[in-house]
Order: sequence, then structure tokens, then C-alpha cells
Amino acid sequence: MAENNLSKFAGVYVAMYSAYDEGGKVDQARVRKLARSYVNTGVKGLYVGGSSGEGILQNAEERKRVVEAVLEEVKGELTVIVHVGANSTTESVELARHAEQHGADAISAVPSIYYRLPESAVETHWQHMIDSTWLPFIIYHIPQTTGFQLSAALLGRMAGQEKVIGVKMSGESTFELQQFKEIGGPDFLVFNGPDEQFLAGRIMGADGGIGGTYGVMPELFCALNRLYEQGQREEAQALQVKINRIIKNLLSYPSLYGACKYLLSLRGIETGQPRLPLLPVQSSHHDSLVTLNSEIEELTAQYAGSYGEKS
Ligand SMILES: CC(=O)N[C@H](C=O)[C@@H](O)[C@H](O)[C@H](O)CO
Ligand SMILES: CC(=O)C(=O)O
Repeated sequence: MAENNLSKFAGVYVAMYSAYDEGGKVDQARVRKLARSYVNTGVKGLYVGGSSGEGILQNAEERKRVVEAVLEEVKGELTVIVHVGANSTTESVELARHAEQHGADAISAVPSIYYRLPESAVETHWQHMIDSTWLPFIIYHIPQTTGFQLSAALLGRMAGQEKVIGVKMSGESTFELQQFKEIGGPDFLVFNGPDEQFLAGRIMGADGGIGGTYGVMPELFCALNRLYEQGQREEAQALQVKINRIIKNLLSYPSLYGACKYLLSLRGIETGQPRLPLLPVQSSHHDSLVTLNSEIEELTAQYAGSYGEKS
């Protein structure tokens, strides 16, 4: 099994936003349209219900409706990883079983948040999810938001299980990323989290990336990934710099997701507003986002010429 994991799962994954109607309810038709828009961009798959997907701001029924819509739309065309982490273990297990029943390719989870849990509690939490399905499991490590530091010892114990195939490394240290790869071994997948460091993460051993801003520029991240794989270091670095100007711009709005969702709406893909407490974009920001959208589209067209074909 282990050898196939790398080829089955390595690659670029959009951490997909959720889509709501104008009243803020999960809108399955909109979710499907958004998921469909990523087919043929070159991405390997979708990561559903994570940070960008606002899974922790939704109740279990809403999360299930998002997952069902994505899987009905793109199952078999894109690899779908479902984030099932919820604060209670029971709810996480329920979501894990649901993801399996509906044909997800893998599940993933953050630790339970709010309580400052000892490592043994987080381990138990994850273990219940792992044991509840036959699906591969990917740890979601994002210490700057969860406060949980994944130790080398716990990672080692987790990676030693056949079902635990990888870690999404959203911490900012590429040294730690490299250590995770070393602990997990060559067949253990490490996904780069910080989009701003995609290239750095790949150089230090990441097998791909899962990121929120990929959702508004998937082709650019696929181009970056290909430049890295083809050994075109200077071109890859130049593209990462251009991408980072876009990300820096996106991070200047009241919420990153509000800005990204507005960009999508400019392309005819309506996903509603982010959920409070994540702030919506304000009308005073519309003009600058229209300009940013044109910049992204120009850059995408530029790179489509030389690197846009799916390899
Ligand atoms: C902290 C956080 O949410 N990190 C995300 C995932 O790892 C990234 O995709 C960022 O949203 C992105 O790098 C923009 O800073
Ligand atoms: C960014 C990311 O990976 C997430 O939104 O889950």
C-alpha cells in the first residue's frame, strides 16, 4: 500500500472554499459549480472542509452537505480529501464515516481545539477517526491556529500506522517540514501548507501542497509545481515571487476568504460571503480586487502558454 500512496496522492490540492447562498446557507449547486471549476486546471485534487472550507464554522449536517456535493460532482476526476476534524471525537468519527460512505479518497483532521490537550488526548482523538474507517488519514498540522505542537515522537507513532499516509504541514518552518519527511520516511507524504513557501517546501521535501489561495489561481500553482519538477529553479523562483505579490495583496483585506470569494464571483462563480466571524469583503474594496483579478488572469494566461498543459 505504502508505495502507491505517493503516486496516488502527491500533487497540488485546492483547499476549497465552501459555497453559501445569499442567506448564508450551504448551497450545494454552488458547491458543485466551484468544485467543477477546478477540473482540468491541472490540480490533483481538493481538500474539503478545512480552514478555507470553514468546516469548523459549520455544523455536522452542513459539512456533510458540502462533502456530498463535491463528491457527486468530481469523484473519479479529482482526488478528494475530506477534513473531518471537529471539537468532539464523536462528531469527528461521524464525519469520517460519512466521508467514507460517500467515496472520499482520504480523511484528515486538526487536533481538537479550545482545550489545551495533552498529546495523549490528541492521539486518542485522531486514533478514533483512523479506526472508524478504512480510509487513509492525513494529519493536519497548523500550530499557529490550533496551538498544538506535533512532536517528533507522536508523528513517528502516527506515521508507523499503515492508514496514516501523510501530514499537511501548515507550520511555517521548512526545517520542521524536512524533519517530518525524515521521520515519516520516503513513502510518507508531506504537503506544504503555507502557499507563500510552496517552492521552499517542495525543495525541502514536500510531495505537493494543499492551500487556500490555490483556489483563486490553481493554474499558477500547477505551473510552479511543474517548474520545480523540471528543475527550472530561476523560473520557479520568479513565479513564486509573483504569486507572493498576489498573496500579500489578498492578506491585506479584512478576511482572506472574503477577498478570494469576491475574486471568484468576478469569474461568475458565486460562493456567498464567508461566515462570521470571518469578515465579508467591503464594497470599498471591490475596485482594487477587480484590478487584482485582472493581474491574476494575465499571469495565468502568460504561464498557460509555456506550462499550462497537464503533464
Ligand atoms: C494559516 C493558514 O490558513 N494557512 C493555509 C494553509 O495551510 C494557507 O493556505 C494560507 O491560507 C495561505 O498560505 C495564505 O497565507
Ligand atoms: C489552507 C488549507 O489547507 C485549508 O484551508 O485547509
